[in-house]
Amino acid sequence: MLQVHSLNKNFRDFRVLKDIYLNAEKGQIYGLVGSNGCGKTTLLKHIIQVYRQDTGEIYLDEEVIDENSEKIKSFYYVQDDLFFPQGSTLKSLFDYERLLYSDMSGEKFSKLAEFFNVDVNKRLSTMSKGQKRQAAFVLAMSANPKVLLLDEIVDGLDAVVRRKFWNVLIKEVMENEITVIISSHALKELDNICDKVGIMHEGEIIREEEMDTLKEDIKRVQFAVEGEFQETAGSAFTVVKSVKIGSVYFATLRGSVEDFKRSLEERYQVLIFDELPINLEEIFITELGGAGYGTEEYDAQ
Ligand SMILES: Nc1ncnc2c1ncn2[C@@H]1O[C@H](COP(=O)(O)OP(=O)(O)OP(=O)(O)O)[C@@H](O)[C@H]1O
Repeated sequence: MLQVHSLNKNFRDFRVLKDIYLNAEKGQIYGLVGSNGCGKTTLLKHIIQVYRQDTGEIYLDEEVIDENSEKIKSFYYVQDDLFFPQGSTLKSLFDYERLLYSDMSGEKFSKLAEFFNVDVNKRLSTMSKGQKRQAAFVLAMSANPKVLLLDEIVDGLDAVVRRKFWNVLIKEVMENEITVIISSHALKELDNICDKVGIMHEGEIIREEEMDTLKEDIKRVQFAVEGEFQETAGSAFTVVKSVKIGSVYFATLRGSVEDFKRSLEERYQVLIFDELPINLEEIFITELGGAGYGTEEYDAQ
């Protein structure tokens, strides 16, 4: 299990990470999601030991991880802004990284390069953004890491390649019990992929939860009633947000849908009532809205 325990970091007088706790299990895909500039990349760079925290610890299987740990050699980080040495090709990087990672597999490298149709002898500097990301991913998976940190990895990938990417990732995680932490804004895709989610805002993980538990907590409903609906709170539910489109209301709730429906029926004649599937994007907006993020309305006048 990978754990971050009470981690704090200041860049001069800017408190970028505030008492971070993160827990990711073996064989788990952990989605690290959050507002722009909230500290996701900075947190990943602490886990991989690019940055040193002011206070707090990082553990893998209860062993403290620092830049001298033997276990850090089984961590692999694919960064957001990819950098490759001048003149390098994927093959030359593979030959170099073979010296750093003891489990680097030539067989997996060839198989994945072929699967993603990456030319291993082409200079990386001449590749497109999406091709570079695929090349970086091929290299990362070939290293057979125990902990894989992926920062905005699907950014710039077309829909077909994204699907291939998720496919490989899921199979590799299942087969080799890798712990994956993936920072991304692609919430619709993470929704289908992640076992657990950490929602970050302004340097804090404001919520960490198994995906299934998150989805039990927040609900979406659509309904239509005779007359104008007025928001109300009940003892077993809270209406987080409601909007009216045509004659139908869409509401996000916390708590019991049944109690909300009962409270509607007590006050109105209910014409339509349906519970809708909830997705990570909706949960994200609700949780960050609760933290006061993105709640303001734009007035064009
Ligand atoms: N080396 C640094 N020195 C000072 N401030 C930094 C440094 N690196 C990052 N920051 C600041 O720390 C904050 C967090 O940045 P970070 O890149 O971790 O955010 P992020 O969550 O990955 O954002 P995004 O989703 O926009 O990529 C930002 O305000 C950024 O300006």
